[in-house]
Amino acid sequence: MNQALTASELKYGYRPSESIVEGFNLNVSSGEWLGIVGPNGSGKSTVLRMLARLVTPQRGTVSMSGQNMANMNSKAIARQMTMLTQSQEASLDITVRDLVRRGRNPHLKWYEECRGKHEEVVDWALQVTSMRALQHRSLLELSGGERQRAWLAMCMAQTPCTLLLDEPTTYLDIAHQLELMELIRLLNREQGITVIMVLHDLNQAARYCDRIVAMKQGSVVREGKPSEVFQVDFFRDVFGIEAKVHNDEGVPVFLPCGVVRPLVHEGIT
Ligand SMILES: Nc1ncnc2c1ncn2[C@@H]1O[C@H](COP(=O)(O)OP(=O)(O)OP(=O)(O)O)[C@@H](O)[C@H]1O
Repeated sequence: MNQALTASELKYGYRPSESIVEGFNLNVSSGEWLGIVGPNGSGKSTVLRMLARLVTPQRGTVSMSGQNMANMNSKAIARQMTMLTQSQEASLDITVRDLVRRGRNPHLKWYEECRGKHEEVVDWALQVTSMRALQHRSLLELSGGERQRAWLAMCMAQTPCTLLLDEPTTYLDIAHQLELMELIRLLNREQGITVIMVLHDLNQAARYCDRIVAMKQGSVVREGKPSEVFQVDFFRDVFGIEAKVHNDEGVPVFLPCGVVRPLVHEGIT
């Protein structure tokens, strides 16, 4: 299978002497759905930002379809890759359709307007995300779940090969979480979009992802199919919790039972 994205030996720190991510390697195949999991502060979002070239690795390289992203211009990257985060700009007073049109910018020349075939792509993006009925509403008039779908529609209008998502379901209720996950599954399975998603809900990760990469303190500590990764010792070693793991028709389902050692704030015991 073709490699959609390859990261080798990534390093990043926000301050000169620190290393938040160190020796990070990743290969993602075209059409794969990869989940990145790990405790708070383990570097998941930092990795995602390096994959999207929102921050530049201090060491190592990220390649997209075999091309070093450091040598690509931003528009070329945006034609192939897009990122949805947990809380997009909430105070934007524009219609859903105008937001989705922005997704066409990487495909337009500086003098071109979003018309003709570009408007057809906008229609398609609204259709596939079930946002047609809301296209003339302002973003300010949408619920959290609808707004997240509107941003996803904008991402789709970019017609990306790869979709990066950073905890996209954080502020959604359980029904809207599942709705978004099902929609992403549809885009992954039917449009062949490669999905790389950071998520905290490990049961959802187990249910939807083809492969899991688990991070701890800036490095990959486990990697494999959900059923290979989500085992009792994983929850103990990576999250410091005792858990029971059940098998639901091949999908691991975990039940947290307690912390191995109490999580205390630094200096407080
Ligand atoms: N802009 C920043 N400036 C300084 N330090 C940062 C910045 N962003 C993140 N950090 C630090 O880098 C570390 C890793 O953060 P990151 O957001 O990548 O972790 P994460 O695994 O995504 O965490 P979470 O699960 O809590 O979202 C944390 O200790 C965090 O405090």
